[in-house]
Amino acid sequence: MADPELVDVVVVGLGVGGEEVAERLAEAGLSVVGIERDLVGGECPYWGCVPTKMMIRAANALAEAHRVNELAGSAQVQPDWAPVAKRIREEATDTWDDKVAVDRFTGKGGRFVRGSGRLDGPDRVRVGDQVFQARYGIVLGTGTRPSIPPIDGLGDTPYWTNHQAIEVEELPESLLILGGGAIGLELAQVFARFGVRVTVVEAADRVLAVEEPEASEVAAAALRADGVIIATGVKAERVSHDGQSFTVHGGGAEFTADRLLVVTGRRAHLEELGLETVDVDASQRYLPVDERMHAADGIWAVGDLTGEGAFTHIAMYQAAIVVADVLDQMRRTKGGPDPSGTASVVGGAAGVASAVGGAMSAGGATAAPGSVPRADYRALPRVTFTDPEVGAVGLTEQQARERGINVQVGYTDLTTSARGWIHKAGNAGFIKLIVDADQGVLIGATSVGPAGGEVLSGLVVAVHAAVPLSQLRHMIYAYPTFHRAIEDALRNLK
Ligand SMILES: Cc1cc2nc3c(=O)[nH]c(=O)nc-3n(C[C@H](O)[C@H](O)[C@H](O)COP(=O)(O)OP(=O)(O)OC[C@H]3O[C@@H](n4cnc5c(N)ncnc54)[C@H](O)[C@@H]3O)c2cc1C
Ligand SMILES: NC(=O)c1ccc[n+]([C@@H]2O[C@H](COP(=O)([O-])OP(=O)(O)OC[C@H]3O[C@@H](n4cnc5c(N)ncnc54)[C@H](O)[C@@H]3O)[C@@H](O)[C@H]2O)c1
Repeated sequence: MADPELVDVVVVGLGVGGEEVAERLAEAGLSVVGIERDLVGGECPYWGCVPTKMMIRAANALAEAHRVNELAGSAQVQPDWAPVAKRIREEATDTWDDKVAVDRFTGKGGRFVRGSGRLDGPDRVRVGDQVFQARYGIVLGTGTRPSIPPIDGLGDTPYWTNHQAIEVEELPESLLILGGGAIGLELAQVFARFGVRVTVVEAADRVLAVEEPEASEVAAAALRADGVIIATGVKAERVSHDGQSFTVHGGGAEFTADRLLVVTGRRAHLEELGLETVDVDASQRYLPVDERMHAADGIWAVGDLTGEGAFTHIAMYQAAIVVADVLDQMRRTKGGPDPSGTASVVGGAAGVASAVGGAMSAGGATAAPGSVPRADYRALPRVTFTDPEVGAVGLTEQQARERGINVQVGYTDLTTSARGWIHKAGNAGFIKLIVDADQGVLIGATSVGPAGGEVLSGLVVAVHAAVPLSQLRHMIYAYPTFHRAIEDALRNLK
C-alpha cells in the first residue's frame, strides 16, 4: 500500500453538493481531491431534476396544445417521444458522459479520481489502493440511491428505477408506478401525456402525502384528468413478471402493465463510508450534521446524505456553508490563503452539470472572516413540477398544529381569482397560508397552480424574513397576476 498523499481537502461524491464544494475550494487555491464513482454532477443533471424537467416541458406543451380546443380554435397533436429522448441524450447528459464536468473541475486546479471513496480514520480517505490524507478536512457528499421496498418477488423482476425511466428511448404501452411521491407524480403525468396507460400505486392514503391534503387532491385530480389511474392506500404485497408484463398484488387487487417503475423514496448508504473509523454510527438513516454541516471533527457533509431535504437547492445551500466554513477554519486555526479569494463558480461550459452549478452558485455564501452562515431550514421551499405545479414552503398546517403553535389558516381557490378565471383551461390551484398568530408572521404556505412554483417565491421571502402580516396586507399585488391571490388568502385568514 502506497504512503498517504497529503492534500488540503478530500471530497467524496461529486454530486450537486460535492461538486460545488470541490470546485469552489479548488478555485480558492486549495489542493482538492474529488472522488466520484459514477458521473460528476450526480443524480440531478443525469437522472433527476434536469432531464425530468425537459420531459415535463415537452409534456406540458402537448397539454397546452390540447387547450387550444377550449380557447382558440382546434389543434391536433401527435405526441412523439423521439425529440424528448434526443434532447435528454444530447443536450442534458452528453449521452451520460461527464467529461465536461470533470474538465471543469480539473480546469480549476482540482484533482479528479474515479472510484469509491471510504473514510480510513479521521483525516484519511481510501480509494482503491490510494490513500489521501486531508490537511484541513474531508467533505462527504455521497447522496442517496433508490430505496427498494422488501416486497415479495420484486427483486427478481426487471423493474425500473428513475435511471431506466429517464434513459427510455421507446415508451411502453402501459406503466405501473410504485410510489406517488414527487418522482412518481411528475413521471406519471409526463408518460400519460405521451399516451402511456399509467397506474400509480401508493401505500399512503393520498399522493404527495408530505404536502397539504388540498395539494394532494388537486394533483390527483389533474393526473386523473390526464388518464392516470391512482390507487391509494394500497401496500404492494407481491410482484411478479412473466417475461412480458408485471403484476403487482396488494390490498386484494391486482395491477398489470408492461413496465414497473419503483419510486418509493431514497436511502443514504452510510454503511459504505467507513464511518466506524471516525466513531460515527453508520446504522442511522442519514448523516446528522450541525448548522455548519459538521458531521464529526474535520468531516463535513452536504446534500441528500444529511437528510435535511432531498433537493438540489438544499445541496447547493449547504455547499456554500461548507466552503465558507472550511476556508474560515483553515484561516483561523492553521493559517492559509485569504478566504476573500473565494470566487463563485460561473456556469458556462457546455453540459448540464454546469447549468446546475452556474445557476445555483449565484446566491452562495461567501467566506468573509467570522461570518460563516449557519444553516436555517425554516423557509425550505419545494416544488413538485406537475401541471398544476405544487409549491410549498415552511410548515404545513398539520406540522404547525403538532408543534402547538397558535395557527391561523388562509385559503383561496385560484379559479375564483381574476387571473384564474381569465386563464380558464388548466387553472386549477389554490393558495394556503399558515400563520403563527402569536408572532403575526407566515410560517408556511402552499401555492398550487399553473405557475405555482414561481408564485411561491414571494411566500418564501415572507417566511424567510418573517415579514409581519400587517406589511403583507398593505403591499400592492399586481393585477391580474396569479400571485395576487395571496392577498385574497390573507383576507381569509381565520
Ligand atoms: C427523478 C428525480 C427528480 C428530481 N427533481 C428534482 C427537482 O426538480 N428539484 C430539486 O431540487 N431536486 C430534485 N431531485 C433531487 C436532486 O436530484 C438531489 O437532491 C440532488 O441530486 C442531491 O445532490 P447530492 O450531491 O446530495 O447527491 P447526488 O446527486 O446523489 O450525488 C452523490 C454522488 O456521490 C457519488 N458517490 C456515492 N458514494 C460514493 C463513494 N463512496 N465514493 C465516490 N462517489 C460516491 C454518487 O455516484 C453520486 O454521483 C430529483 C431527484 C430525482 C431522482
Ligand atoms: N421537484 C422536485 O423537487 C423533486 C422531484 C422528484 C424528486 N425529488 C426529491 O427526491 C426525493 C425522492 O422522491 P420519491 O418520489 O422517490 O420519494 P417520496 O418520499 O417523495 O415518495 C415516495 C412515495 O412512495 C410511497 N411508498 C413507499 N413505499 C411504498 C410501497 N411499498 N408501496 C407503495 N408506495 C410506497 C410513499 O408513501 C411515498 O408517497 C423526494 O423526496 C424529493 O425530495 C424532488
